[in-house]
Amino acid sequence: MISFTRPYFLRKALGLFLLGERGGGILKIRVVMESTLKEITSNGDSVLDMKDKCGVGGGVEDMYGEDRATEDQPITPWTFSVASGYSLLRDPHYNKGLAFTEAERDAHYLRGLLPPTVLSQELQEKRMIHNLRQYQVPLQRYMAMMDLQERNERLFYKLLIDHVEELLPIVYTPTVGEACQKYGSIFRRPQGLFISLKEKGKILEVLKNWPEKSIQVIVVTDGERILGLGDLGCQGMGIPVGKLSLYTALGGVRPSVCLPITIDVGTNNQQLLDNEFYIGLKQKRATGQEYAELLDEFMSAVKQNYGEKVLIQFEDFANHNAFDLLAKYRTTHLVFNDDIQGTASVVLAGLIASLKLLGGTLADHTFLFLGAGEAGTGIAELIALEITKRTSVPLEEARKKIWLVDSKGLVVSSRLESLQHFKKPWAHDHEPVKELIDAVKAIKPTVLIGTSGVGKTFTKEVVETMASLNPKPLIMALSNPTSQAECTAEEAYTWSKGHAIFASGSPFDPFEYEGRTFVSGQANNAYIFPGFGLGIIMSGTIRVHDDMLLAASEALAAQVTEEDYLKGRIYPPFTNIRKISAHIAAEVAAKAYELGLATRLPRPTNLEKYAESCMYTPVYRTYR
Ligand SMILES: NC(=O)C1=CN([C@@H]2O[C@H](COP(=O)(O)OP(=O)(O)OC[C@H]3O[C@@H](n4cnc5c(N)ncnc54)[C@H](OP(=O)(O)O)[C@@H]3O)[C@@H](O)[C@H]2O)C=CC1
Ligand SMILES: CC(=O)C(=O)O
Ligand SMILES: [Mg+2]
Repeated sequence: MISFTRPYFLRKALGLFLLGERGGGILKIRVVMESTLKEITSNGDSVLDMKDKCGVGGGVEDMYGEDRATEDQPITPWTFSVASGYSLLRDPHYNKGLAFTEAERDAHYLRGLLPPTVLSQELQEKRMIHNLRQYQVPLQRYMAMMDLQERNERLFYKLLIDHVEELLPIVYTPTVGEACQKYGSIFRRPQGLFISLKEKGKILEVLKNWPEKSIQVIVVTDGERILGLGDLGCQGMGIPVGKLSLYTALGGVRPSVCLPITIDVGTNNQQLLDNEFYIGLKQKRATGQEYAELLDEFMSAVKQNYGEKVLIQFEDFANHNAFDLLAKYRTTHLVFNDDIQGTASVVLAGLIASLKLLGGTLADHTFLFLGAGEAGTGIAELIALEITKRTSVPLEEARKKIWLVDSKGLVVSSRLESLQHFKKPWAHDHEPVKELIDAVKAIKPTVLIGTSGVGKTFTKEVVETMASLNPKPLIMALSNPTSQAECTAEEAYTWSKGHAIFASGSPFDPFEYEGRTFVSGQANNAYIFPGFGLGIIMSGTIRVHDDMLLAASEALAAQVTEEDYLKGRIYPPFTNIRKISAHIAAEVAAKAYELGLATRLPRPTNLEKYAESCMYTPVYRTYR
C-alpha cells in the first residue's frame, strides 16, 4: 500500500488550487476550490494557512518556485518519492531517530530497524547535549554537530536554538575557523555546492544537481579571506555552511531554501597546495578576466535558476574582489556583502546603544579603526551615513570624525594616490603616522575599533592611552576567530581598570575585575544577517538599500535592556535572538515597503507577527 504525505500547496491557476501529495515515488496532483482547502488538510497548518505564510520570494503563489520559470524557459523534470523504511532513517530532513512513534514505525516500515524504545525529542536533545559536553576539544563538538545535522536536521536545529549561547561558538566563530583550516581532513559529505573552474560553462547544470529546487538564500564564498585566517581556498566551505545554519536557527529561514556555495578558483595558500589531503583545485588563484567570467556565469545562472528574489550573500571574499562584486551586482541582483554591510549594521547598532552609557550623539564622537578593509570602511561609511541622517551634516563632513589605520599607518591625504579606492574617502589631512599608538595619541578617539584580522594589536599601552583620554573608552576587537582578536575581554577590562566598554567579534566569557562581573557583548554580524535576510525574503524585496541596514541597526540597538547596560554590554544576549531577528526582519521589511522595494503585496499589517509566523520551528511533525 502506498501511503501519501499531507497535501501541500503547489500553485494557483484559474482560481483553483493545485495540491501536491507524494507517495511511493508518485506525485499526485489534486485540483480543488479554495472553499475545500480547509477540509483537505489534516494535522497542523491547513494548506490555506501554508499558502498565506511566507513563500519563495515573499510571494504567495510561487511558494514552491514553480511560477518563476517563464513558459518558454526549459525546466528539469523532477519527481518526488516518499522515503520509508531504511531510507527514511537515512534522510536528515525527515529522520526522527528513536522519536518515531509506534504508529509511524508501522506505517513507514520501520519495525525492527529501531530499538523498541520511543523517545521524545526533548529527551533526545537532553542526551545529545550531554554527549556533546563530554568532548573537551571544540573541534570534536563541531564534528558531532555536523554529524547530527546530516543525520537529523530538526534535532540539530532544536539543539542549536535551545542552547544557542553554548553552541554558537561551536558551529560558528571561533570553532568554524579551525574546522575550515582542517576541512580537508574532516570532510565527510558535501553540505553545499562546490563550483570550480572545471565547471565553467556548466554552472546552471551544477545548480540543478542540488536536491532542493526552491532556494531563497545563497551564502557564497571564494575562500580567499576566511575570518582572519587568510586564504583557505575550497576549505572555506565551512563558512557558508555555518552562516546558513544561523539563517535557520537564528532567523527562522527554512533549511531547505538555504544553499551554501564555494567557488573554487584555486588558492595561493602554498601549505594547502602542498597538502595531499587538500580538497580543492591544486592551482594558484585565477584572477582578472578568468575570475570575472566565472563569477558572472555564476550570478547569471543563479538568477536564471532561482529567479530575481534569491538573496545572494557574499562572504569572506578578499577585499580586492568584494567591493567590486558588490558594486557590479547590487543594481542587477539581490546581493548583500555580510563583511561590509552586515558588519557595519551590527557595529552601528552597538554604537547607537553605547550612547546611553557614553552620552552625547554619534556626531560628538571620534572613531579610530585599526584595519581599513571591508569591515573597517564598511562600518565607517554606515556611521557617517547615520550621522548625516540624524544631523543633516553633509557626508563629507561626517566622514571627518572617522579615521582609519591600515598596515602602512594612518590613512591620510598625502597617501591618496596609492590608496585602494575604498580607502580614499577616509584620507583626511594629517601628517603621516605609522604606529597605532601614535595615531591614538594624535587623533584622541573616543571609540577604537579593530578590524585588522591581526591578534594582540591593541596592546597594553594602546588600551591604557584610550583609558587616559576617556572616562569610558569604547573598545571593539572585531577580528575573528579568537586568536585574531585585537585584545581579549580580560585585557580590555584590566588595562582600562574596569572603565572600558568592550565588545568583540568572537565571544569571551564574563570577566570579574575588582569584584565586578563584566559581560562583554559579541559584535558579530550574526545578530544582523539572519533577521535582515528574513525581512527581505518575507517581503519579496528585490534590492538591498543602505536605509535597510540603518533600520536593522536601530532595531537591534532598541533590544538592549537596562539589565544589559548594567552588566556593561551593548548587545542583547543571543538567548533572545529569534525574537530579536523577528523585530529586525519587521523593521527591514517596513523600510523596504517604504522604499518601494518590497513586492509581496498587500503589505502585512503587523510585520513582526508576520515575521514570527514565517519562522521555521524544528519540532518534529507527525507522519501519517
Ligand atoms: N565581528 C564581525 O562580525 C566581523 C569581523 N570581521 C573580521 O575583521 C577582520 C578583517 O576583515 P576584513 O575587513 O574583511 O579584511 P580586509 O583584508 O578587507 O582588511 C584588513 C585590514 O587590516 C589591515 N591590516 C592588516 N594587518 C594590519 C596591521 N598589522 N596593522 C594595521 N592594519 C593591518 C589591512 O591593511 P592593508 O589594507 O594595508 O593591507 C586592511 O586594511 C577579520 O579578522 C574578520 O574576521 C569581518 C567581518 C565581520
Ligand atoms: C563574522 C564574519 O563574517 C567574519 O569574521 O568574516
Ligand atoms: Mg565573514
